[in-house]
Amino acid sequence: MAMALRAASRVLLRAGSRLGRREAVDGARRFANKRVLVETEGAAGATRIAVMKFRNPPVNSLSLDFLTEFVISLEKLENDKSIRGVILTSDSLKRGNQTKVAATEKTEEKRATRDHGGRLQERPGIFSAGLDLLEMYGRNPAHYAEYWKAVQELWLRLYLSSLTLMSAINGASPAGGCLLAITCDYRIMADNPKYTIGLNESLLGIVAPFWLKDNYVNTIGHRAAERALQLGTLFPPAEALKVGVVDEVVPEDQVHSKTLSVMAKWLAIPDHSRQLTKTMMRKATADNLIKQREADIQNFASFISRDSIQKSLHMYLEKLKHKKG
Ligand SMILES: CCCCC/C=C\C/C=C\C=C\CC(=O)SCCNC(=O)CCNC(=O)[C@H](O)C(C)(C)COP(=O)(O)OP(=O)(O)OC[C@H]1O[C@@H](n2cnc3c(N)ncnc32)[C@H](O)[C@@H]1OP(=O)(O)O
Repeated sequence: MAMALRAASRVLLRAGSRLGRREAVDGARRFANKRVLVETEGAAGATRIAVMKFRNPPVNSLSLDFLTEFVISLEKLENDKSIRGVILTSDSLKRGNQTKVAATEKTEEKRATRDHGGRLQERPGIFSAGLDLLEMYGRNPAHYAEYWKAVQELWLRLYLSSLTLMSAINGASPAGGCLLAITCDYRIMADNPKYTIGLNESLLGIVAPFWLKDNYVNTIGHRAAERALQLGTLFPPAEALKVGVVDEVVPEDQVHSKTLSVMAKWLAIPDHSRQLTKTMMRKATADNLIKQREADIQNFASFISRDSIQKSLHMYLEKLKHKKG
């Protein structure tokens, strides 16, 4: 009887919610959009935490679709009163048998790495490659405006989230990838010198928006941010720790377990006092964007539409396409 009930409940859960698939797996629960997988841990009725795994092949770039799904998933977690903490991480794993499809093939599907069965795969070792360059190149101003609004929305939701947010940085994390991390309350990075993190916009010939700059200043201090932003520095783990972009560096296979144990410490603090403190620390920075959101959108759309900026992006994309290794 119990088995039949369990089977029936699995069938019902798998029938899907409005937002995506929902499954029951060994006491843990999960729901998934196409590009974000959310797994919750902990018993029903008790405090639970959620792990949001990015899976937007090939490099977890923040495309418009990804941003939309991310915000929907986050909102769902914010509305679930049993969830108090969320871990952001990449679903990208080291997998064997991958073949990189020829760079001459243009569509998003073809750009991705695939396994021998032809299924799309994440490239390994990438937390997020940041904003999707293809959303900012060769499109029209209306698209740029729509895209930027979605970028702002994600940042505001994360930066002001009442949840305890932690990032388990298991791969490269340039620009918008770093944005995701620095909105969190705590960052733990894998100790792999191939992974770097930072705001490298200046290397692409673009400029980080003021609110992201403010977030960076709040994280690493004014002088360090001034230098790192101008140089577009991407810090390997040890340097990221030294400058304060991340709070801890641990062996790669311990990133998840360490993040869980730090989360447990944070969740021991009463929510109301921690949340009020967080708001006190962050509200002014967020309000600065909220009061000039529309102007910031127009600024972005006209900046990114400039011929000189489009040319810089084109050159950067070509460089990426033709890079070795
Ligand atoms: C004055 C007014 C100011 C107002 C504000 C104005 C402007 C602000 C504007 C923008 C702010 C932007 C912030 C950003 O986030 S910009 C994005 C920055 N990201 C990067 O620089 C990362 C670039 N990527 C990499 O370094 C590597 O790809 C990476 C280390 C992530 C992975 O390396 P790997 O060798 O594994 O993989 P690749 O072969 O390089 O890449 C695979 C495939 O993916 C494409 N790609 C990579 N990154 C992106 C991306 N961010 N968006 C879209 N596509 C990406 C890459 O081109 C490859 O494609 P293909 O060759 O297979 O076709």
